[in-house]
Amino acid sequence: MKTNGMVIWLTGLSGAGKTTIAKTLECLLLERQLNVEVLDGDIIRTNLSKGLGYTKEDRDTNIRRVGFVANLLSRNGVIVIVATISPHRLVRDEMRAMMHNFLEVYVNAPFAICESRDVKGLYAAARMGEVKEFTGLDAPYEAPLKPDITCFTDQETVEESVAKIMQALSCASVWDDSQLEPAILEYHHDRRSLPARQRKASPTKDAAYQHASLH
Ligand SMILES: Nc1ncnc2c1ncn2[C@@H]1O[C@H](COP(=O)(O)OS(=O)(=O)O)[C@@H](OP(=O)(O)O)[C@H]1O
Ligand SMILES: Nc1ncnc2c1ncn2[C@@H]1O[C@H](COP(=O)(O)OP(=O)(O)O)[C@@H](O)[C@H]1O
Repeated sequence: MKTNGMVIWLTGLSGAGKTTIAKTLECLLLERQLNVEVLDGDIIRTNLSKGLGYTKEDRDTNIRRVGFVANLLSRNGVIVIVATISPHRLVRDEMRAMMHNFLEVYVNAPFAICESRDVKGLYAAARMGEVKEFTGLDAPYEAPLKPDITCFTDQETVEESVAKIMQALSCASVWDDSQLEPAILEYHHDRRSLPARQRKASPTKDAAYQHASLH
């Protein structure tokens, strides 16, 4: 299906849920035969950004590289899902400024929750001093001030978090909505009782849409 390209930029602490949301969202979009690519921090760092570390300078270089690729893909009609910590506000804002269609998604979970998840054992290693400059511990994370969407992953299911993003994409007409299955909007808590057409007809009532700054 032909789509308007865009960049969905997931930012948040390690373990906040970026990869989980990115992969789930990717599956939903692929099922609908949309052009989609995921640029995940862990994978990017094994090839495109191989050799970079976690100093402020290296992280910013990493993010600018990811942004460069995301921009190339999105301007050719691909829906790009970026999943990187991207801890620095100024660089995220720089990315927004250079993209045509950009949606900043704050994958928000408190540090303590991320540490308790410790998906890769990095928090424990960082506490023991084996991993240096760990985000949220001895390296900063600057939370977005006005994200387009916030996913509170300590309070929402993965499906609820992903549905917020799907709703914003739908409202932004990233695809031809006539081909969109109403069922994918059913997770959206506030408007669950409305038929899909009605939801589309009154997008300004949608919190995700109100925050969306797609242009
Ligand atoms: N010091 C330190 N701080 C944070 N994260 C670390 C660190 N060392 C390794 N890792 C692993 O690297 C992943 C983050 O890479 P990113 O490219 O997303 O980071 S950044 O945006 O450049 O800050 C991150 O992946 P996620 O846990 O998926 O976020 C970690 O697995
Ligand atoms: N709403 C949610 N969205 C995303 N992940 C969630 C959510 N609720 C719980 N989780 C869990 O949090 C963990 C997040 O890990 P991961 O996606 O690897 O984080 P990150 O990529 O940000 O490091 C997973 O175990 C996932 O199942």
